[in-house]
Amino acid sequence: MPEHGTVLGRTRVKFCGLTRPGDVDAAVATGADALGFVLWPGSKRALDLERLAALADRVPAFVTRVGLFVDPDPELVARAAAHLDLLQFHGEESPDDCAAAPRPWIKALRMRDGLDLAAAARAYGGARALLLDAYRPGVPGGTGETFDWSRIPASLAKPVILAGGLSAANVAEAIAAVRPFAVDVSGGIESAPGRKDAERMAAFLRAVRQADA
Ligand SMILES: O=C(O)c1ccccc1NCC(=O)[C@H](O)[C@H](O)COP(=O)(O)O
Repeated sequence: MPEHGTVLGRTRVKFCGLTRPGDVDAAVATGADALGFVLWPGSKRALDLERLAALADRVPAFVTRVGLFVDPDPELVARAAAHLDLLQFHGEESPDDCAAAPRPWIKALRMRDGLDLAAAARAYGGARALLLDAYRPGVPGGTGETFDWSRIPASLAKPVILAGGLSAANVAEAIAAVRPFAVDVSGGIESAPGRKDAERMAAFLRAVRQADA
C-alpha cells in the first residue's frame, strides 16, 4: 500500500483558484484545509494584489492561504507574501529559485513523460510537499485532466499533494490508489473557471471523508 503522509486517515483538502469572497467563505465553512489563490496573470482565475488581499484577509486562522505562481517576478512574490502562509511554485522554478522564497513553499511537478519523481523530491529538498499535477504542453496548470496515478512511487521523500482532474466522482478512487497527504482540486468544484460551486465543494469534502473512514 502506498504511503505519502496521510495522517490517521485524514486526507488534507486544498481548494485552488478561488476568486470570489462568497466562495472563500463557503470553502472555509465546508471544511477546506487550504485555499489557493492564482497569481499568474495568464490564468482565468488570476488575481491582482488588491483582490488577493481582499480574499486572503477574510480567511480565518488555521486555514492555510496558498499563493500560486508560475515563474514569477520575485517582486510580485514579495508583495503577495504579506497575505499568504505558503507559496506554490507551478512553473519551471529551480530549487534555488524556490529556496529564495520569503515563505514556506511547495513545488508543483507536472507529470511529463520521463519525470523522475524520486530525483525531483531530492532536488527540491526545501519543499514542504510536492504537488503532482497532469501535464499538458503549454498549459501550466488547471487542466482538469488526470494522469496515471500508478506512476507515483509507493514512497517519496516528500509528502504528496495529488492534483489534476479530481472531483467528487473520482477522489475516493484517487485516495485509495495513492494515499496522498492531501488532494487539490480546482475545475472539479467549479460551475465555470474561477466560479466555485458550494454544492460541488461540499460533495468533494464528503467524498474525501468517506474515503478516509
Ligand atoms: O488554475 C489555474 O488556472 C492555474 C494556472 C496556471 C498554473 C496552475 C493553475 N492551477 C493549479 C492548481 O493548483 C490546480 O488546482 C491544479 O492544477 C489542478 O487543477 P484541476 O485539474 O482543474 O483540478
